[in-house]
Amino acid sequence: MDIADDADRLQTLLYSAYDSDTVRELERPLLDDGVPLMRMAASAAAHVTMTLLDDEDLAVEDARVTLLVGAGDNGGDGLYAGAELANEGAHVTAIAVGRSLHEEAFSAFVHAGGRVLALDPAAEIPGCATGFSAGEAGERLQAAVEYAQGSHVIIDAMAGIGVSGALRGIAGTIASSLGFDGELPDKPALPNNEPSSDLPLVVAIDTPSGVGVNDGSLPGPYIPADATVTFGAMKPCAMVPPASYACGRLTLVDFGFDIDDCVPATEMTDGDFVTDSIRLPQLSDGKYSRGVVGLVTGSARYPGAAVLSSTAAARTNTGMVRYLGPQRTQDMVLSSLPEAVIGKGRVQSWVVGSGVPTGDDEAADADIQRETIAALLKHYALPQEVDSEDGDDAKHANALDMPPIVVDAGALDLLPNKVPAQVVVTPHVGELARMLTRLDENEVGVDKVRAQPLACARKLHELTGATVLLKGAVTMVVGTDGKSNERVILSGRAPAWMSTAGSGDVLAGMLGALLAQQDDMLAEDPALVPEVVAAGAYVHGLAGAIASQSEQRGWHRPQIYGHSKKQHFGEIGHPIIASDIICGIQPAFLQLL
Ligand SMILES: NC(=O)C1=CN([C@@H]2O[C@H](COP(=O)(O)OP(=O)(O)OC[C@H]3O[C@@H](n4cnc5c(N)ncnc54)[C@H](O)[C@@H]3O)[C@@H](O)[C@H]2O)[C@@H](O)CC1
Ligand SMILES: Nc1ncnc2c1ncn2[C@@H]1O[C@H](COP(=O)(O)OP(=O)(O)O)[C@@H](O)[C@H]1O
Repeated sequence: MDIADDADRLQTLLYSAYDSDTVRELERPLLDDGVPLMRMAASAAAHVTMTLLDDEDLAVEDARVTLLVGAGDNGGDGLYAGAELANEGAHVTAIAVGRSLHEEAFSAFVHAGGRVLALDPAAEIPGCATGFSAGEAGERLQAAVEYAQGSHVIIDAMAGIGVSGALRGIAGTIASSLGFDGELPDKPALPNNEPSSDLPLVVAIDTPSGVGVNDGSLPGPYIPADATVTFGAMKPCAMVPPASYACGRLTLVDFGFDIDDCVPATEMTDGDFVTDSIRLPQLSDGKYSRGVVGLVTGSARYPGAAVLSSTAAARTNTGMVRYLGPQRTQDMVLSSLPEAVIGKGRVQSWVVGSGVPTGDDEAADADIQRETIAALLKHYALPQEVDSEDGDDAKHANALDMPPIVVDAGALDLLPNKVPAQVVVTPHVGELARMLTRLDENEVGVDKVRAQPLACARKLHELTGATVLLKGAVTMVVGTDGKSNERVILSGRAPAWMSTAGSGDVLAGMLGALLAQQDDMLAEDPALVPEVVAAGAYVHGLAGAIASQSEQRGWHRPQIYGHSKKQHFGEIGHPIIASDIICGIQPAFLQLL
């Protein structure tokens, strides 16, 4: 297909991920037509490896390459890639972690001069010793790990989309010896996903072996990659943390999949997507039609959040901000934002809870903000047993007619059990763990949410019906597509400098503003809520990137193999405070519009 005619499809491929079943369906017609996908995949992987070697000033003829190879097609890709590297003069040794190897790829590899070491005594691999003792098996495993550690490059082709659960057996032991077991490496967030200069460099074939391909989890042992070469389309693990952090730089090999009728499992926001959520002012506009945001934020205990959330809302393209709170926070809001209007009135969206004590806080009992929020949230409660499509029930209809509301921080424990989709909850991992524990009646720890953030965000959406925005370096939004299906949209624009006190208060205000300016559109189609909310996370991230002058971000789009220019090394930037993010909002709009 011609790239110029194919630009939209490529753009979709760069920002969408498809689950493994969908990828298998997409590759089927091509395989039936005899397209040599495995050879194409392997050739790209070999080329990416050579580019990495070149970046390290290592001649391919001097390179020691360890291939970790499984028995499936992922191993086949690895062996063909190893054969290409061996043909270029590299010293390539394949460590077979399974009992067999992809037959044709194995013979191509051996033909090119590659060597094979089998680790499983029960392996049946032509020319390889088998039936060795348990003691020798242990020695071979130890030797394989040492050999891999001493190589220049490890190509990880143990398992790709065919993995089931955590890596077990020899593959699991190799991965935990060379990599990590379920937890993330502790390393600084650098711009542009620069590969570490530590050797060996790791190139993952299709996916790092052992990551949760469809949910981005880290169920057990895996080896973090410096580069992942992925085939046909991205799988969710290339986008969804924590697995996405284990992929390093992504290269996508375009096989020409026909994705027209395919629903992505996850989508990533980009600047173009975001502009659809920004309402441009119209000639006929007045302040009310541009959107009024009502905020019940800040408290006697945490007054600063009132200023941050209301100022951020006011700066995010809205007509007016109304603020409700105790005298002290009112005074503070007015002195920073004289444009704010104090007291009740009509609003097109609400923002509640930022800087308000939680129920566990000793300041909670007497807190007037909690009382106001609790009374407001009662209007959003749906009857528990009624299907949310049923419009007959008066309470149900009333809840559906309420304006969109952002429920943050101290208001999260006041959320009714069942709410409509225009209720947007914005927990961080700790808050999500507490919400799930309360609603699911099972203890859910923060570690579980860290290991399986998407699954946990999905669970909260499923339990409550709310649109869930889970904050982090990659912010995840789980909502509805309006046809009773789930929609997952991610934003990976934020630099890690944004993990600073008050940054979430700024986000809550910005979300309220974007929801208020789109209230007509959202009333017609509540399925747009996740889009607007993900756009809010993106603008927040972009504002922080501008404020910190940082090119670091939570996610980098892949390079399309054969089409992309070499990436440049960006700036790490500098620390910021939450108020700086607010200063970045105007330049962010300038950049987007
Ligand atoms: N998507 C595409 O368009 C293409 C896919 N191809 C490759 O084919 C791969 C899929 O191949 P397969 O379906 O053969 O599957 P894989 O090769 O990804 O995985 C199966 C292998 O992993 C082992 N395994 C599975 N779960 C395990 C666990 N928990 N612990 C230890 N070992 C485990 C199995 O024993 C088997 O050896 C893709 O990832 C990709 O690399 C390419 O050949 C070309 C085209
Ligand atoms: N490592 C990170 N990289 C980028 N952004 C981050 C990171 N950690 C947190 N953030 C962002 O910073 C904000 C923090 O919000 P929150 O935890 O509610 O802080 P606070 O309650 O102090 O306002 C969120 O928008 C989150 O997405």
